[in-house]
Amino acid sequence: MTAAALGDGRTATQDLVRAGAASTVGFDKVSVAYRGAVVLKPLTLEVAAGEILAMIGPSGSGKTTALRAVAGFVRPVSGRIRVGGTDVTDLPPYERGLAMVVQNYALFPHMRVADNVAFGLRARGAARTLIESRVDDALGVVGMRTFRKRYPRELSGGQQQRVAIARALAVRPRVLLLDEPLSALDAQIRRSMVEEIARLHADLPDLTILYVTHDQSEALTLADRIAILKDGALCAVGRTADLYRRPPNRFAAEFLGRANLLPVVIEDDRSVGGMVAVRAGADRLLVAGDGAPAGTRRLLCVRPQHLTLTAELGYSNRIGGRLRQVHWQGELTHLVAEVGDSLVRIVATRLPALPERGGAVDMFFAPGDASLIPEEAGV
Ligand SMILES: Nc1ncnc2c1ncn2[C@@H]1O[C@H](COP(=O)(O)OP(=O)(O)OP(=O)(O)O)[C@@H](O)[C@H]1O
Repeated sequence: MTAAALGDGRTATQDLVRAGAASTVGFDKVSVAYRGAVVLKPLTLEVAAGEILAMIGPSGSGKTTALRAVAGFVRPVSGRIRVGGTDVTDLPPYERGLAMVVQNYALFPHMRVADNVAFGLRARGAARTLIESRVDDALGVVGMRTFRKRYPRELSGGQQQRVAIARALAVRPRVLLLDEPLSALDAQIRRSMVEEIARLHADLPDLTILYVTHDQSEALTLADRIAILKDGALCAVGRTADLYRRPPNRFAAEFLGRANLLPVVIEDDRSVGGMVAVRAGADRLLVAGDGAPAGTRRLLCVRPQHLTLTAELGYSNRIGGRLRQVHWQGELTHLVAEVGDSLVRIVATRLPALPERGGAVDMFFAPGDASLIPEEAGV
């Protein structure tokens, strides 16, 4: 989808970058209610200029509502929304400098691709030559120049969604709002579109993108930062890798990837290089401390793929268990072990030999691959 990859040179892309000055988006205690029922509790969140922030969360958690509040399609009952430092709460959608792409393309079926992309510019009364060059640029960025004369029904789902993105880019938005843009596509096309959106972001580094999805792998692949919503409230926010490696609470740990959560007690809170000693049953482990004193109960969070069955260099923590399940799947082996009252999942890429079910098993992990989270459920 890059302009360069299409042999278009870099002009179209660079032009789009120049056009849209990077904009921040700020939610300042934004709350939304429908008929008196609060569906978005006061949300405070800053989206940096040029970043992709993914909003994820279960169905009904308020993701779309938050996006619609930024777009101006729903009015908050309280709080303010800023775009590029300007308070836009009282502005109509078309004056906010944003564009939105939703899951079902929403292309006009009776218009050719080029007319669909030109639509927003025509509505704004842009001059014909400007419209032509903008349409050409936007179609170039999504790799759809050669399809300009087609009708939407003559395009695949993925192509239609590229046109929808081109239409959004043609108005040179300061911020692009994407609401489940890929969820109507089948799995294979979705994967290639995720790569294309990543490339689009690399081509347009000044474009701020708010990306709503319920698909955590899309969020992990694309987002600079992730915000997790639960029951209309922000449950966690952070840089993608940090949130994955050190989820702040149980919900974040379980929603973003699979996590093993083992009850432990902090045994020695004297930190050595940021590490403290915890006890999990009979095993003593070193993990990154969270400032809690000795005697505090915590959940140890370690991802299945961070556990190995062989003591490798750096994998200095060992937990003993009993193997309950072994599922060999070619490149990966999925194993489940019983540790005290908990079940621990392991995803192994290399195994010297397939272990026997029912046997004792030692699992190893690096101290830096585990984190401590509070014991209570949810936020
Ligand atoms: N127009 C509306 N009128 C009344 N209630 C609404 C309206 N739109 C959404 N809601 C309710 O607000 C809550 C949040 O909905 P929202 O669409 O923001 O959730 P979501 O996290 O985007 O969910 P999904 O992943 O299913 O799209 C839900 O309980 C939903 O039923």
